[in-house]
Amino acid sequence: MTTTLLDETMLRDDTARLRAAAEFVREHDSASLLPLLLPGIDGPDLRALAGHCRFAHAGTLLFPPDEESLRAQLADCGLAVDTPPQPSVVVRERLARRHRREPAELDVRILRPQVSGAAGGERRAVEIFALTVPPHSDLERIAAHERTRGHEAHLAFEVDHPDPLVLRGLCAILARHGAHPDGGGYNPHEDGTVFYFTTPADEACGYRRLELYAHGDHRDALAAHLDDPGRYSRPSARPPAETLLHLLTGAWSTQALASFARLRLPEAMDTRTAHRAEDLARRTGTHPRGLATLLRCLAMLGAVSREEPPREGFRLTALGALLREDAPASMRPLALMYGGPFYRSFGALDHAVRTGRPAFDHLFGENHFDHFARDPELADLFDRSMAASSRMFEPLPAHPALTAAARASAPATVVDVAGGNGELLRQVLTAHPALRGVLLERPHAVATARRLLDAAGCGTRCDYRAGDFADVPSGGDVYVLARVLHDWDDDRCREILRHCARAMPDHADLLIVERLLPADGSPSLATAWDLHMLCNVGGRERRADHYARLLADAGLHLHGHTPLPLDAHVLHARKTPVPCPPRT
Ligand SMILES: C[S@@+](CC[C@H](N)C(=O)[O-])C[C@H]1O[C@@H](n2cnc3c(N)ncnc32)[C@H](O)[C@@H]1O
Repeated sequence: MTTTLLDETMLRDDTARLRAAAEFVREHDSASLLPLLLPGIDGPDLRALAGHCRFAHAGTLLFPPDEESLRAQLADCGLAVDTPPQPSVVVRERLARRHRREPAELDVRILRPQVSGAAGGERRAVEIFALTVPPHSDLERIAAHERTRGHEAHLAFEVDHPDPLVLRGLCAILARHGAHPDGGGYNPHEDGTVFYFTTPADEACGYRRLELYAHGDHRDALAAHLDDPGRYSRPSARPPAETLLHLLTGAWSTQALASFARLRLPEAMDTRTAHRAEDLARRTGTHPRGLATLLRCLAMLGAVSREEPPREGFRLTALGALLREDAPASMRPLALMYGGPFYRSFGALDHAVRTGRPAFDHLFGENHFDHFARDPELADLFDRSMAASSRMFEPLPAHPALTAAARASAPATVVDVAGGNGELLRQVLTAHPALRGVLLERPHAVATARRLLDAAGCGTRCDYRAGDFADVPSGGDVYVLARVLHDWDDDRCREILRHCARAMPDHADLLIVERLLPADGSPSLATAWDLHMLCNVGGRERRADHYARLLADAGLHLHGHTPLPLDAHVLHARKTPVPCPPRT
């Protein structure tokens, strides 16, 4: 079987992930972990969880090409297994559902090499789910997706004496501290039941999923845990009328969160102390009963948690804290945007569906870019709301097109077309001191980007062009179009891509950041954004093959795409149909 350099790199990355998981298990115990996963938990809730749940393992999903490679990875990390691998049921089915495959096509095995705690006493394990991915098989796509998302990385706690009452009580405590049910299942091979949660974990923790593992068949408790439909996930087991009620009240959730942000309540609260609604009302100039009603609803949404006596009141959760203005990558601007101008235009969605033209333009009398550009406060809010999801750019500096440009002997230039507030260029230039940047934007946005790049110390390596897509500067080495094409219809996209193609030297790369509509209709945030684009912007989300056709019309070739955080992808295009040899 032939393996490529890329296969070997992936294998090394998987081994590094396995080693990190083993170290994590060695260094932590229940008492130190629970407050990391559930910030702010203490007192009786912490004692109840720590008393019933023992930290058992950190879980990770690996993609060895065969059994021999898996054995070598384990040996590399000093891990040994003394029991044969068991077939996985739960993770195999989760993967099958996520990737629309038949479970039988996915050979997922579970191994649990033991690891001793740092204090030497407690025996814990690393739980390895191994999906065999032979080189060049079509499972490589699944592996690439899962490696980026890390959906299956989790921390597991074993429930010592599980009974229905204990399990329901533990699930309730976890929910009270911001943990959301996220699947689970019964594995008859092991006679064990797992309950998965996503938690508001501290960044420092590195894990966001928690698993409660109970020996035995606890499918009754599991049924209650699983009955929780996400807005964009598949229909739940609830009766249809109940599901529909949940969906129809979605706009109330948007407004509850937006109102929370507009009234600056997150800034008035903190994640460690509970506030009584009356005290908070006095401090924020709100009505005590009105505020208590809002907070109870926000507790259901997970933005605050409701504390029982003696600390009665409401505490900000990690999710709610993202709405504070000073939070890193604050999502407050998005709350104001989705609960403000875009909320109003969604009220006129019928117009967009009837005519195919944006409801926003119909309501406000002009295109959203022009509308925001005329109002400095709205323009600033728009820039900040784009920055709220700039976490999707984090892996970009490591893209091979950028690392190759950074290694080139002559200084290379990255041209960010419609680069917004300059955040993407900031991340790229900070990671690669050898690169120069050019940012093309409309005049008001150039000023904002200049401030951001100057403040980051990259200003001296950056040029700015205030202009239009027709002014894409020539002579760059890597061109970037991030979240631009989805704003426009196909004809305008072809035009923009032709401007880029004209400016690009033959050796140049084009990186396009967008959300991709799934080819198979599986649930995705891109599908919701597609509707947002229709209603508010006049653009659309597209599938990868749709982008390939638009690129081809402009004389460019799509070379592939890789996933980014927040459901985004980076598409890589060039003028030549086959990759050029690296620049020297
Ligand atoms: C959705 S934002 C994306 C910004 C940035 N690339 C990012 O990902 O954060 C689209 C950008 O296109 C810019 N834009 C709109 N029309 C343009 C035009 N005719 N020429 C150049 N830029 C334009 C807007 O100012 C806006 O910043």
